[in-house]
Amino acid sequence: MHLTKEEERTLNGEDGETLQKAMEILVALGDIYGADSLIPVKSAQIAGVSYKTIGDAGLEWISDLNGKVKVPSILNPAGMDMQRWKDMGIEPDFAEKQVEVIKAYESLGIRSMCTCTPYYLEGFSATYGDHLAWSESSAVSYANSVIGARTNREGGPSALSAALVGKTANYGYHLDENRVPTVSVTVECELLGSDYGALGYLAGKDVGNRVPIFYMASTPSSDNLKALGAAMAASGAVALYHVEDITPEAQKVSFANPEDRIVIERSQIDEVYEEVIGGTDDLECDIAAVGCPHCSADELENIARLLEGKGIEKELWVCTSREVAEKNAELVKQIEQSGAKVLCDTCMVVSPATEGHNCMMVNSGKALAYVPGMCKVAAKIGSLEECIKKVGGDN
Ligand SMILES: C[C@@](O)(CCOP(=O)(O)O)CC(=O)O
Ligand code: SF4
Repeated sequence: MHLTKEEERTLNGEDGETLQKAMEILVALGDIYGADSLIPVKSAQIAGVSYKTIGDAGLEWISDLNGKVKVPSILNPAGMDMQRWKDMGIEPDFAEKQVEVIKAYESLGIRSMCTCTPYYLEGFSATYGDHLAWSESSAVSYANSVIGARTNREGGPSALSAALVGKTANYGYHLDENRVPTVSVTVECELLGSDYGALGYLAGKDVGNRVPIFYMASTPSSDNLKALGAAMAASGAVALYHVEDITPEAQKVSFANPEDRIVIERSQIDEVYEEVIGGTDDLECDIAAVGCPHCSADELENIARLLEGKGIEKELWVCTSREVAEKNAELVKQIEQSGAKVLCDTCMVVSPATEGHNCMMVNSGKALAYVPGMCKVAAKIGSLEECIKKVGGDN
């Protein structure tokens, strides 16, 4: 890979040990994947924040770094709401470690907002063609597919390295040739709300790590696309997809119809709603959680409308970013009047607080795929209305 004189200097350690380590990671990735050079990135989103997922080894690695990031950088969800962790039943020992993790990232100049939907936040908006170094898989999918920006599915360390250097290696989804669809997915039935997550859960398994182009009868909203992409990145490894006539790249570039074809029928989507993943069919859901990926303002509005005049008897979590919650304080208040909890900085998957429940109802195909393995709680997908009903909100 070609490096400029300045980059060589960093690699030789002349800008300090942290930047040298970061450059080594970027160069190693570039060499493995055949990158020609490093390219500047507009922003970085760094996974590996929840103390539940990174543990002491991760905390130690971050704490050993010195220096400041060169581009706007933001964090993935942590293991708890940084303000309301006691309400979540988080142990003080865990909270202490989680605070240490956030402080270590902050000292590198990273904004301590913890979210998988950075694209809703001021200073993190991305536009068509921007090069980014994002790591949370649903954020990567949204950036590439819904926005038409360009990012690989970075790991925590490589996103952090890109943030410190301000650049990433030019390979993978940064290049036109890797953005061409290689498999088509035809969905002729009408889809609504959580159907997009269920579809993504199914399609991801077949698509694997290819780039699909969808031919759909329905017209998805950006929230529907967020759910579809998140689920495909979880049940498969899809980092970029197109939807004919809908997503920006499919509108600008005339892609040929790929030879490999998948057709998904309504009956297959219906079957996803029947399954209890990681448990037996008779398990009763004792918690419902929505906001995977983190809720948009529109989603909060919809939830508030559905909860109006209702009382939640079991647990209902609504996960979002702190900035979106603060900007929509009235909606948050309305949602919480029902007994539901609006939790920021965290989610049902990366927080230890959901462990111990029997079964979680979710409206997300991604949460359906991850909750059983990462929380040891069975999961079932339902519409938003069903999630609310399941926890007593039908009174
Ligand atoms: C499951 C996921 O959304 C959250 C866990 O991420 P982290 O490594 O704890 O930041 C990660 C991902 O899908 O990229
Ligand atoms: S809410 Fe979902 S998409 Fe966001 S970090 Fe948690 S698991 Fe990932």
